[in-house]
Amino acid sequence: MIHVSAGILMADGLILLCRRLPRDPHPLKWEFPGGKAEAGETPEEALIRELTEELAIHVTGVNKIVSYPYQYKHREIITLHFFQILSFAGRIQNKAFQRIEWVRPENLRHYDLLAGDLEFLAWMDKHPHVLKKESL
Ligand SMILES: Nc1nc2c([nH]c(=O)n2[C@H]2C[C@H](O)[C@@H](COP(=O)(O)OP(=O)(O)OP(=O)(O)O)O2)c(=O)[nH]1
Repeated sequence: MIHVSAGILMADGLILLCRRLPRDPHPLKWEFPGGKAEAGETPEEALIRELTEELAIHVTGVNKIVSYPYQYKHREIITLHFFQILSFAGRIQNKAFQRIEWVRPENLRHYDLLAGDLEFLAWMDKHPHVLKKESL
């Protein structure tokens, strides 16, 4: 089973979105920072490693939000795990993306997000108080 962790970073009420590189799978799609867990890693450990690789920050506090399975066409089924990042050390730097952008939550739907993230947006609409707005 493939586990993928995605991190929700909020600052001043905005959420960080990241755009995949043109040469990556799902080129130029927007996503939350994160990625696949390696063998022996928990989803939380994978999240911490990926955010160091992608954004040069060291995550020190997370809150698990929701997990669900998703399957891209002709690909193995994955389990997506969404976490809110509550605290981190360092300054966010783009190490892995075409670009990154801080987005108002109500505008997330206007970005060309990975298909696997659309259920998360729907879930957040139904659970509007789950994200801690001024956590960072
Ligand atoms: N990082 C991230 N991945 C997501 C999100 N939503 C979503 O469906 N995914 C999927 C896309 C990919 O299938 C997988 C993340 O894989 P990855 O970024 O570690 O690796 P990749 O697809 O670039 O490379 P590969 O190993 O498939 O060749 O999870 C998201 O919000 N963030």
